[in-house]
Amino acid sequence: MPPGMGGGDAARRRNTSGDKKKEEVPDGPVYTVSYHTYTLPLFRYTNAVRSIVIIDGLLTVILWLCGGDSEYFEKNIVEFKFMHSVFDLAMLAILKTVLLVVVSSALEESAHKMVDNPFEIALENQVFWLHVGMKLITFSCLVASVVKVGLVLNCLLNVADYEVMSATYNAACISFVTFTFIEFALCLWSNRAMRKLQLIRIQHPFNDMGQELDKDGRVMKKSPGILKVFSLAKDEAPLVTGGLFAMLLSSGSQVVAPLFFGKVVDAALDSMTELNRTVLILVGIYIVGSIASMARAWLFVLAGQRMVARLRKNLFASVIRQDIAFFDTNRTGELCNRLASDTQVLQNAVTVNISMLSRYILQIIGSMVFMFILNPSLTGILLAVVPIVSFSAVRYGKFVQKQRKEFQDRLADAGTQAEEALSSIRTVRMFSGEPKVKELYGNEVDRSYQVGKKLALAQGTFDGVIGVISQGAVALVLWYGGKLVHEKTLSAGVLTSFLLYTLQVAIAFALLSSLYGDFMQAVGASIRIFTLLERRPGMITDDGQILPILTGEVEFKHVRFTYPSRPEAEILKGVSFTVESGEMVALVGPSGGGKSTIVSLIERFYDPDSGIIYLGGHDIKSLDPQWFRKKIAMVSQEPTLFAFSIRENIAYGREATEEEVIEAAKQANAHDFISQFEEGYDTLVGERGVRLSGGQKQRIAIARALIMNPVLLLLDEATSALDAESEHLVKEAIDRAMKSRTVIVIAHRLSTVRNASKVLVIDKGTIAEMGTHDQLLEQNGVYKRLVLRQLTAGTVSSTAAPGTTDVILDPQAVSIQTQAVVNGSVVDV
Ligand SMILES: Nc1ncnc2c1ncn2[C@@H]1O[C@H](COP(=O)(O)OP(=O)(O)OP(=O)(O)O)[C@@H](O)[C@H]1O
Repeated sequence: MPPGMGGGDAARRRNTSGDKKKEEVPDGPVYTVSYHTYTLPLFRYTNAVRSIVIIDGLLTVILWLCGGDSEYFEKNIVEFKFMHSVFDLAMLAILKTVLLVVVSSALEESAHKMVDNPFEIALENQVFWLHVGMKLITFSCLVASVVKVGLVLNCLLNVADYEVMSATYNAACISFVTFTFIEFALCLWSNRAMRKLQLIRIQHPFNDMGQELDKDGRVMKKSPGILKVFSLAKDEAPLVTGGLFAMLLSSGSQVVAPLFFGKVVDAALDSMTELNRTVLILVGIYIVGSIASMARAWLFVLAGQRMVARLRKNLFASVIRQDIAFFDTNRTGELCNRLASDTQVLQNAVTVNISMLSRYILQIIGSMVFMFILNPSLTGILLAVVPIVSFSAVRYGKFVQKQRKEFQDRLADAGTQAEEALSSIRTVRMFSGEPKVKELYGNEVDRSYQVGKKLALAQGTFDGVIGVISQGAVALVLWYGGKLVHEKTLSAGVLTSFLLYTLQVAIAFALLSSLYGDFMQAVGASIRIFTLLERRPGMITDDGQILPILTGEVEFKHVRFTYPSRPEAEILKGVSFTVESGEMVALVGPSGGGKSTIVSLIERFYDPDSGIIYLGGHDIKSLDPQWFRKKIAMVSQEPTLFAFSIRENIAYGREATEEEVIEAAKQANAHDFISQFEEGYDTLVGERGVRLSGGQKQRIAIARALIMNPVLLLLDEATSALDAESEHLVKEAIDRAMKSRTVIVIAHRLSTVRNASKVLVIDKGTIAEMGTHDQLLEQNGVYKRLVLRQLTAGTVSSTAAPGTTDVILDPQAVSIQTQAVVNGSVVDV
């Protein structure tokens, strides 16, 4: 996991010693401990503060809610009286809870950052003000509550006609003062507590892949909890807090509305003035509720959009920094899927779903409280039904969730198939592969449809069962309530309110159960996302020396290498060679011998298993990879261009002026054809450069390499024949590019090997022969056989110098002849 990730419970940092240590496990695999991070104990100061303050907030609100009678909201809110209501304390408790939770979390995070950045003044100031903030919040709440309780006490003792508050209100006053006192005392202790906390971070070892290891060095199997998912939205805390406030208000209005609905019914039976008054209050509640709902939806959706935008950027950054070996084993389509759909699932979970969850829970609790106040016996009947609804909802929810996950997986498979077919559309078309890819994609879609069918049935059954149970509850309440109205022990208005509450609770329950599935889906998506986010590339990409000068000599010293994706086959078996500065060295050899692998190792796409590679006398592992890659350039047989303009493609490796771009294009024999395009250097080349010819693409790739002014040029000579004119222009450009720099070329042409200072024959992962073209011909070995095979294959280059025969050294040619012609003379094989 990268430093600083995880926050809160996982304030982490890399072990500054940075040492790699092999841990031997007697009966299991050996893992390399790459770095350590820290986590915090569960029982700690900040968690204590958070728990106490949440209990305090909940208790005050519950005591306030329990103290009302049927005139509850009118007396408490509409006609609020300081000495007779604790509505103010309840609101203060909510505000205090939110503030202290946010401030204490921020304090803990900043205090931990201070350990890693001990000299950062801004951080120190931030921590100071957060300490002050905690003390100020609790102190002002303490003052406010003591004043209130003091005044109430004074009334109780000295005012004769003071109407005593209900017992629960008194309890709310006492509990609020006591808790606030404890919280204030705790906050006074915050400085010492933070210092202690900084010392007791627990060390955890991690391996190269970002997996946590246990004390025996084994990978610990962990799935991210829902809390870790929410930690993704940490930066959106202000927006989410605002949204939660708006949600409290909108849920509150939804909870009290049915009460006034009932009152309207009763008022209609009473008098017109009463009816007008009650309807007005109801309209007021609806207006406040609607505005709050609007704010809630806006804030939550905004927070979600912000989070997902950041998450996508972080995830892409994490994927793009992985080593090339990672891309050998992970399919592009799958990675794109993570970026697009998994992040979307998480966006909903941490914002919209959490808003819905808290809304429904509040709605259920609030409605239940009001129902209890309205009629305890009717509520009792409903409470008996609730466990049945919850049980069935959870059971069915799990089943539906399983089906949904399988459906998502099948859909992702289909997406991968489509992506692969579309990205290789030319190959598909060339081999008339349309029916084949259609069938493959169709099969995947069919598989997802089969799961989709089951999902539809499961979802339908789920909705039906929940519907039957909740509507059954409504019918039961209607029957029993009707009986009470008939017996004149209940008013029609109260029954109306009660029925509306029952419906509200039933609907909230049904929707709540569907949320369970969404959260489980989010946990699944988050496992995949966190694995990617926390995956540390084997190669550290922002580490290493940057030197004032780097020369182009290359040395391989006993290099052995195996591709991580094919651990059973060693590809390079102890390769050693040197290339002097300014030399042109040709790599030749049979197909699969390891030529491209050598080039990939120089580019540091992979690190050797053993041995050292030097560039300019420095181990390339000691150089900053970003910097050193700018010092070398590669022109491959089939260069990939980006779907940008020609100018942007040429200047891809570095910022360049218009003149530099044109100069590079001229050097690469590309300026003339570019100028002939209507839009010149602004011409868009299409996906992977499809709008250009092979020769044009190669020349732009050469210009792209030249603009970097590399000390080392790596070339993979084209084997495919271009037309004569184009090939001549490419060859001329390459020859110019080779001048005055070190060049390593995977050679396919006789003319190239003839001009090379040294030819390395790579066969089966070793250097079979080494020397100049003439020396190697005399050796009568692999090289000579290779050359002669080629001559008989008869691929004669159109760019051969007059009087000579240039050939393409195709290592795949199979016919072996005993005699062949080299420059007009017959040579024995
Ligand atoms: N990314 C990879 N993952 C696993 N194995 C690989 C990978 N790339 C190449 N190989 C294997 O490594 C061996 C050497 O391949 P390499 O491409 O270096 O040969 P080459 O000499 O350049 O061949 P050619 O002349 O055909 O390009 C081959 O057996 C090949 O299958």
